[in-house]
Amino acid sequence: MGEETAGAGRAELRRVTVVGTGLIGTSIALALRARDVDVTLFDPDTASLRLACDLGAGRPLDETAESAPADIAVIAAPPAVVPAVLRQAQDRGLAQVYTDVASVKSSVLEGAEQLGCDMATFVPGHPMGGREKHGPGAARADLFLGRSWALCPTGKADPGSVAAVTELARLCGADPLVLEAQAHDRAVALVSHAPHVASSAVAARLVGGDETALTLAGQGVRDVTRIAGGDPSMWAEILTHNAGPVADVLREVAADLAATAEALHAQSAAASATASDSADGPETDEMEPVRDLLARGRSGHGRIPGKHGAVRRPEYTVIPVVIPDEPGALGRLFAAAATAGVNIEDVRIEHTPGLPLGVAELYLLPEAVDTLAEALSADGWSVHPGV
Ligand SMILES: NC(=O)c1ccc[n+]([C@@H]2O[C@H](COP(=O)([O-])OP(=O)(O)OC[C@H]3O[C@@H](n4cnc5c(N)ncnc54)[C@H](O)[C@@H]3O)[C@@H](O)[C@H]2O)c1
Ligand SMILES: O=C(O)C(=O)C[C@]1(C(=O)O)C=C[C@@H](O)C=C1
Repeated sequence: MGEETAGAGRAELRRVTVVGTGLIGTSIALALRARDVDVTLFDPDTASLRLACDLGAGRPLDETAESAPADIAVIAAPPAVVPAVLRQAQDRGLAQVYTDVASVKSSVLEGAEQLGCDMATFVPGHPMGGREKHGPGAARADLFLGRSWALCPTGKADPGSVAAVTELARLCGADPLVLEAQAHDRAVALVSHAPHVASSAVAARLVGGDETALTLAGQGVRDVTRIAGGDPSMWAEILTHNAGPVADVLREVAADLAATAEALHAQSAAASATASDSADGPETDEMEPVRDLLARGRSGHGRIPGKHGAVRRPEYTVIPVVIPDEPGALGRLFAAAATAGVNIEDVRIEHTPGLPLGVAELYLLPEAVDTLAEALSADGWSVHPGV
C-alpha cells in the first residue's frame, strides 16, 4: 500500500485480494479492475472462482507467486464464516489490511475478537448496494455507484487501515460512512433487514394467489417484492445475526398493519350497514388510522435521500420491442442489434401468460436509440421507442 498521500489524505491501492467471489466480491473486483487495480481472487467454490476470472474480475490468487502481501484483502463471504476466514487470512499474511462486506457488523466484530484476530488491521465494512441475485454471474462493476458504504472500525484500528478501506469504497464509486457497529446494525435493521422481511411477507401472500390475480401483477407488486427474491439461507443468516434490532422494527410495522386491518374491517362493517347494497360504501371516520398510515408512509418515503443511486449511474433509455415467444427470437434480436453496431447495455423480458408474444425491454445509451430503432424497424421488428 502506498503511503497516505499528504494533503490528499488518500491511500494508494495497487493490489487487492477478494476472498469470496460471489455477487458482492466479484462486483467489488470488477469495479477495482475498471480503476486498474491488480485483483487476485479466491473462493473455495472453484466454479464461482473460474466464472469471476472469466468475467475479467481478476486472476486466481497464487500465494507462492506473490512477492508481497496485497494492500487489502476483502472478505466477501456469508456473515457467519467471516471471523474464521479473517483469522485464516491474517495467519497466512494475505494482506496488510483486511475488511469484510457482511450485512451485519456487531456479531462479526465479536467473532473476530473472540478468535484473536488482529483488530489494528481489520476495518469491518458494508457496501449498501446489492441485488436479489447471488453468485458472480449477477455481479456488476457499477453496483456501488453513489451508494453508502458503512465502515465500523473499533478503537484499535490503525488510521492507515481505515484510510485504505475508505479508498477501497471510493474506488468502487461509493460514499464511505464511519459509524459504530451497534449503530450500524440498528440502522440497517430499519433500512434494509426489516424491509426485506416485509417484502417477503407480501410476496408470501402470492403463493396462495390464483392465476388470474397473478396475471394482473403490475409494477407495484414487482417493486415491493423484488428483494424477496433474495437467497433465503443468506437472509436467514443475516436476520439471525441482527435479530433484536430487526424484531424491534418489525413489531412497529406489525402494529401499523394490525391497526390498518382493524380500521378497514370497521370501515367495511360501518359502510355496509349504511349502504343499500352489499358493496363497501362511503368512507367513514373508521378510515382515520388508514389515512394516518398513508400520510406517514409518504413522509417516510420522502426522507430517503434522492441522490443515492441516481446521480452517477449511467442513464439508459429503454426501448420495448415485441418478440414472438419462440426459440431463437432473442438471438435474432441481439444479432440485429450487433449488425446495427449498437451495444445492448441490459435487457428485461416481459411475458404475458397465454399470449404468443412478449416484450423485450432493451436498455441503451440514449445516443444509440435512434440508430437501433431505425435498424430494427427496417428489419421488420415491432419497435416502440418512447413508450
Ligand atoms: N446480496 C446483497 O445484496 C449484499 C449486499 C451487501 C452485502 N452483502 C454481504 O456480502 C456477503 C456475500 O454475499 P453475496 O450476496 O455476494 O453472496 P454470494 O452467495 O453471491 O457469494 C458468497 C460467496 O462466498 C463464498 N464462500 C462461502 N464460504 C466461504 C469461505 N469460507 N471462504 C471464502 N469464501 C466463501 C461462496 O462460495 C460464494 O462464492 C455476505 O456477507 C452478505 O451479507 C450482500
Ligand atoms: O437492492 C437490493 O437488492 C438489496 O437488497 C441490497 C441491500 C439493501 O437492503 O439495500 C441488501 C442487503 C445488503 O446488506 C445491502 C444492500
